[in-house]
Amino acid sequence: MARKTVLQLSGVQRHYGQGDTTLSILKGADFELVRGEMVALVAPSGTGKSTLLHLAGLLEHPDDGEVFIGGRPCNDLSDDERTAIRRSEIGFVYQFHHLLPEFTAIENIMMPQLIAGLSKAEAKERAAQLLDYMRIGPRAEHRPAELSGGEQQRVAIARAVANAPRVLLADEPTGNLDPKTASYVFDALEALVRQSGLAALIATHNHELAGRMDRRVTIEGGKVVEM
Ligand SMILES: Nc1ncnc2c1ncn2[C@@H]1O[C@H](COP(=O)(O)OP(=O)(O)OP(=O)(O)O)[C@@H](O)[C@H]1O
Repeated sequence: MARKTVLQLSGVQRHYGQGDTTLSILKGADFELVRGEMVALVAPSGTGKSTLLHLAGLLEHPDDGEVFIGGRPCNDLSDDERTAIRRSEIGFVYQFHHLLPEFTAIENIMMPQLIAGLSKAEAKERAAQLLDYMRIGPRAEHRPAELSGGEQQRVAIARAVANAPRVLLADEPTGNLDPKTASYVFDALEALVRQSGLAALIATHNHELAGRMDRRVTIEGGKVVEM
């Protein structure tokens, strides 16, 4: 597979005002993620992992620097354009699943596809494939409350990739699970990334899972550095 950069952060700065003082979280951070790659983001609490993921996912604007998705600079795009890129090219997984409680597993995975304009039949077929792929096919008609924590996270991962994004951003996706379940969920996530050529940036405090990824980076002095 040709080496293709899907996400790039260049000289990214992010500061938060706190009363009279300014908290500088990112101070010229550079980072690159290529297709097919899984990178662990491992850094102490409060150093800016979520901030970095929000910037990469176009949920926030950097104070300086640029974020490129698929080679396209995104800072100066309109909110509508950023939302369109976020919906079609970026998938998010959080520590808590954030599935819609009143919908079944398969409906939750269909939802982003219906928003993207697919027909109900197409969305359902893809959702069923993803559920099988995540080895939860038999749970398709269950609501989130009827699923275990590991199953809920596998549905959340399936939902995040339903529109075949280029980039998967995950913020502690297994942080809420016991070690055995975390490992099982990670197996499914890894298989999905390897099979689809997706690229993933995964914030985690779990060193065992971080060790299974292609690279590990941390945040030091407001910059992204290899570990
Ligand atoms: N909107 C905001 N306004 C002010 N300060 C903020 C804001 N968002 C984040 N911060 C601060 O920026 C720092 C980095 O936050 P961030 O959530 O990115 O850390 P993190 O590395 O993801 O931490 P954790 O591992 O605990 O989730 C923290 O000190 C936080 O308090």
